Amino acid sequence: MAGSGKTTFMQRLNAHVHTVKKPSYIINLDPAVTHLPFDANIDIRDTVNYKEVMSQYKLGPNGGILTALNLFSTKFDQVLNFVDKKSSFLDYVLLDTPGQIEIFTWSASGSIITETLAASYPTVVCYIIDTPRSTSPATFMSNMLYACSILYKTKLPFILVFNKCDVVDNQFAIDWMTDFDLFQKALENDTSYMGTLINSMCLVLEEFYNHLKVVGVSALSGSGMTEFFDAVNVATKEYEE
Ligand SMILES: Nc1nc2c(ncn2[C@@H]2O[C@H](COP(=O)(O)OP(=O)(O)OP(=O)(O)O)[C@@H](O)[C@H]2O)c(=O)[nH]1
Repeated sequence: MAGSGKTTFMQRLNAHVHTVKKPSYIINLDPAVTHLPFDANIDIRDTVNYKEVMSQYKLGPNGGILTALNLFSTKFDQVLNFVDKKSSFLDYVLLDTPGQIEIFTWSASGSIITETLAASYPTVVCYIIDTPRSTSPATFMSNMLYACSILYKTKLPFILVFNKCDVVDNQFAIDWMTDFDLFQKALENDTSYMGTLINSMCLVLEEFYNHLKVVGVSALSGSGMTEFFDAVNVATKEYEE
């Protein structure tokens, strides 16, 4: 979700793969980003100017991002050609998505891009969560439902990345995901209709939790990166199977 730290996490991944000398390729899919704190090998902004798209098609910012991505996805085979040429030298291809993630996950372009990649390479979805902003059961559950919808849409191995663990540790989230009673206890103070709804939903999500890998990281301090790459290895095996 917006502000969860996707770009900072990408920056951290980039720093990590350089440190451990794992050759990687970086693709930026956010046409509206103003500052990229890492060098992208392929940048959507070199192909489409989203402000021009907005004025040409008389769109607002979200429509501009959506259309820019749609235009870019028509050329995604060329992106794949670049990746194919380098693939024997690469350990990872890292893709950063637009801040408005729903534009990516619910658009044709998002499906085209993920399916094209997943048809050729082990592809893993990392869903970045703002841990300090998910400490209330309602925001936690919104995040889980969102993640659940992306998992079932992409049907790809999935890692829940609890970011900003330098501020709040993600143990509370692991407890809530593994112990239904603990989550219910946290919900006790919420007597609104929302509380009742969330209560029934957490039972439904049990099956979803079973399909996830969960890691706690700090994109800022770099903690949790080894665990993250371990989870990527497990997810890669899952993809192959
Ligand atoms: N304390 C802390 N702050 C972080 C961490 N990761 C990111 N931030 C901060 O969170 C804010 C948002 O980070 P971004 O990387 O821009 O988030 P984003 O998800 O890419 O944002 P959008 O693309 O605008 O949705 C920035 O102020 C970051 O410095 C972290 O691990 N710890």
